[in-house]
Amino acid sequence: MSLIAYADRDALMAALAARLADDLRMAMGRRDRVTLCVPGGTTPGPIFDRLTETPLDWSRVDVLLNDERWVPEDHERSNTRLLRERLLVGKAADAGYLPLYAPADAPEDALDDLSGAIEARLPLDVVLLGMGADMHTASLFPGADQLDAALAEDAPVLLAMRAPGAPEPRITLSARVLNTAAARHIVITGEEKRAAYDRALVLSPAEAPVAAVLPGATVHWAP
Ligand SMILES: O=C1O[C@H](COP(=O)(O)O)[C@@H](O)[C@H](O)[C@H]1O
Repeated sequence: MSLIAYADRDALMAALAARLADDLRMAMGRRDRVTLCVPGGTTPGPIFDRLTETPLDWSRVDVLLNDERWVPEDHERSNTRLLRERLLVGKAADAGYLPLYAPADAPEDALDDLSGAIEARLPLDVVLLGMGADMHTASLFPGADQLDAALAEDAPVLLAMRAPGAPEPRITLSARVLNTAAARHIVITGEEKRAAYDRALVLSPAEAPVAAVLPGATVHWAP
């Protein structure tokens, strides 16, 4: 993996949005329809804002999340809500969307239905991931109940996940599926996450789940 350190967050967000757009254009040279798999949480909003202003044949792009919190789509913690408000608008309004949420009581109730549409689109083309200061990425949390299964070489496409650090049940793509993309990027900001990333470099994926997606990925960091 390689790490690009930017002078500030603005520079990171602008450069990474441009890089993702380039990766999507490259992928469109190989396939008719391409996928862009993105994180939720607090970090990627400014990247999404820039992508929505980027000229691209968005009608050939299908967007999906790395993971989702099992809350209704209008909930303030919904990653789907973030996508609908910040990415699937503007020039990107023509993009398709592959859901990671359905209105069911628990993620287990919807796993099969949601997995089918994603399985049909593998390998993924462009993946952007975030990372928490606890070294989780997507919803692959240290100590999570299904972490071993999500890190396995033969992991399913999607898993339900519950973790001590996560206030609600989650659904997440497995590391195997996240790693199918030819273009993979990880965005991290701040000194606390930079220290966590440095720790993850010498830990196993079971201890630091982000380590499972580092090989072959480009890490983009700004203070
Ligand atoms: O819960 C989540 O956390 C990570 C990191 O989020 P951030 O707020 O620290 O940027 C995010 O990548 C993931 O998609 C999200 O569900």
